[in-house]
Amino acid sequence: MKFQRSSVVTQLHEAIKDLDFRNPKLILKSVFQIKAFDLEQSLQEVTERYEKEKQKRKALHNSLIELRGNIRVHCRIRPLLPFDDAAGYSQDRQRSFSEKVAYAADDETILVKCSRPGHASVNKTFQFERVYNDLESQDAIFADVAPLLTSLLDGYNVCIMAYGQTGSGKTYTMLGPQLEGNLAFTTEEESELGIIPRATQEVFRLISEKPPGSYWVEVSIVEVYNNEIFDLLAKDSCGKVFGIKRDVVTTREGKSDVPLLTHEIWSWNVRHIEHDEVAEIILKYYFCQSCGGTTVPSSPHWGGDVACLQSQLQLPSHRTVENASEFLHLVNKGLQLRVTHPTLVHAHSSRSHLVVTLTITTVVFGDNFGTLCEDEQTSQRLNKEASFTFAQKMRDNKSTSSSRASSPVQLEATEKMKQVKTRLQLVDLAGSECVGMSGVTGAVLRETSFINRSLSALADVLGAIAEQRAHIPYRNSKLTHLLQDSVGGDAKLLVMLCISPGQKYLTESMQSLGFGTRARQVQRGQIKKKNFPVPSKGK
Ligand SMILES: Nc1ncnc2c1ncn2[C@@H]1O[C@H](COP(=O)(O)OP(=O)(O)OP(=O)(O)O)[C@@H](O)[C@H]1O
Repeated sequence: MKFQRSSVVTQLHEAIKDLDFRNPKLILKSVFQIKAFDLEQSLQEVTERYEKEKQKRKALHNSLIELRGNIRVHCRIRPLLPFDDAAGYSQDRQRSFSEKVAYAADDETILVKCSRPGHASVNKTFQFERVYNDLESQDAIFADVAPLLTSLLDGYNVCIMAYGQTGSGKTYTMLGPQLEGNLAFTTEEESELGIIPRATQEVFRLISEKPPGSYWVEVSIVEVYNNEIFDLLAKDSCGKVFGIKRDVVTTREGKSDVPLLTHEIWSWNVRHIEHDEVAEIILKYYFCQSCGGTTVPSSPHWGGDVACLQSQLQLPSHRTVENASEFLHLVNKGLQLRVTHPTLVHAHSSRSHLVVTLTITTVVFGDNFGTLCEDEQTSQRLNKEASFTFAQKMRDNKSTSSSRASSPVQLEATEKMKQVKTRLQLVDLAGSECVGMSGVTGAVLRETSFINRSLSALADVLGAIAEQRAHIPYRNSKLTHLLQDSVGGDAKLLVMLCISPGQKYLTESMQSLGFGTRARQVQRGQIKKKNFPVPSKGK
């Protein structure tokens, strides 16, 4: 900066030397030029300083979010589109329905021009972690989402949820543009792909960078339609997918679970265990049949079948995914079953909430069982359970002398193969809608009422968490019950707020912005990371 200042002064001296003192107009012009140059320099300096401070502030803000367990909220304003071209005016007749009223003031602020009858128009602003203007691409959106996927592989659960009024761009943001008249997504334009296919691709890429021998991914797809949960990957006896109704329950540990849900084992990257590695495991966890349970590493008593143990240690057969298209194919199959109906607002309105879940299992061969668990108590309980199960297996084995020696060795060896599961939930919520505007009747009206009720249940849950109430009403709706673990605290949660920019949707946009503002204030406590066990030497 010092250097820049001195260079300005030097230039000033040079300019003064060259001045033609007989021509006052020229002198004035030169002085102004120098002043303008000086101001430009100062502006540049201030801008650079501002950018640096902004980065620092962002980093601090992110740390604070992590510590408090805040929900991150990003807000995307979609462009005005031909179907926004509506005839009519706002109540005060100041603005045409198709006029744009929502703008990104900067990358953290959205500005909405509000007009009410009898009042002067006012500009309202809302702050979020990130605001995208209508020109920002799918790439830009995903660039800010990608760090969460790194967290996923570091041991955090993650949930990304699109919220907004019907037609505001949730499905576009989460999946990509739909083919005309067909509920399917194309990969022809990779740059147009939404968060779900990109996130999947990124997860596979991140896994491929990890040391081999450790991961596999399961996928499930469900929709919540009229407060019922449907498994969109369930297959009939001919292998054709058909939506089957499932229920959501709370497990003994207080987590939500959908029993019998279909999981596609989508890929695994587990190295086949070599013969000598199996032998090493066997030697390490050797169970001697004749003496009833002593570990004798070098004993030749073991009569089990290495190949059999090897096959037990291998994980389910895999499909390798080269790009997002295969994954989209699977999602598309499920999506064919997702319910949509045309409304006056949106020709392909989704009538259900879509939840795509990727469960990543990390397998580690290790002795350090305790480090797997999130807290000391759970660790001790699991260690106790593990030793009890092993002792029981030894007794069982002793009493059934005819059983093959491989059995307990295999089980014990498998027990030393510990798993850590992390979960990525990608949610495309159905859009809130004003019944008068969408013009729905009959069955579609019923759907709308279910959609609106489940969304207000979601808002109630967030309200209860924000107020730290003793009872959080997760079970008031299947949607909140299903998303309980993500919303309630053990996941890094990002809400992608989608906004239609037109005057026509002002009321709904303000409602969504209010939801996003409240969501940002929710503090859920520091999100826990799942620790990975220390791998055994050589594994
Ligand atoms: N950023 C964008 N750029 C271009 N087109 C967009 C964008 N966002 C949305 N659209 C288009 O706007 C229309 C409505 O978007 P979309 O289907 O994503 O809405 P939605 O919020 O999912 O609606 P619903 O809740 O009714 O299902 C679609 O035709 C979509 O392609």
